[in-house]
Amino acid sequence: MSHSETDHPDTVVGAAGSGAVADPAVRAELTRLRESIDNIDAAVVHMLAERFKCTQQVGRLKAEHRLPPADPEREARQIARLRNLAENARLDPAFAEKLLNFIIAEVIRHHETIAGSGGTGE
Ligand SMILES: O=C(O)C(=O)C[C@]1(C(=O)O)C=C[C@@H](O)C=C1
Repeated sequence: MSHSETDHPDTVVGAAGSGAVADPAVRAELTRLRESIDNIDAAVVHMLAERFKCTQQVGRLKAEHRLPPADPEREARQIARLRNLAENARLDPAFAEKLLNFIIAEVIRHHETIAGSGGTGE
């Protein structure tokens, strides 16, 4: 796709639906909010990276001791806890549950890979 003048963020023409914001105060507010969103997204990435470092160690431990990759009882406790935290934080508990399940599914996939490689994770 080629870049025309109407694609430029400062362009006034065709603001609706183009992503362009004409009002400087609105643009400043949008930029301020987006900077916070970028910081939060960075924090999420760093927190997830730390979480996966922990779960990789759990995966090695489980593989070494011939434990199953998944622990549904632990997951049920985590989901109940996270739904409660979400409610208190005014976050949709169903979304919190979906997110946790998404992450755990990836962790279990990693655990299976580690177990399949002889428990070393190498
Ligand atoms: O706690 C464990 O046993 C893990 O393997 C970690 C974890 C998780 O990511 O929180 C992943 C898989 C299990 O089913 C439960 C929890």
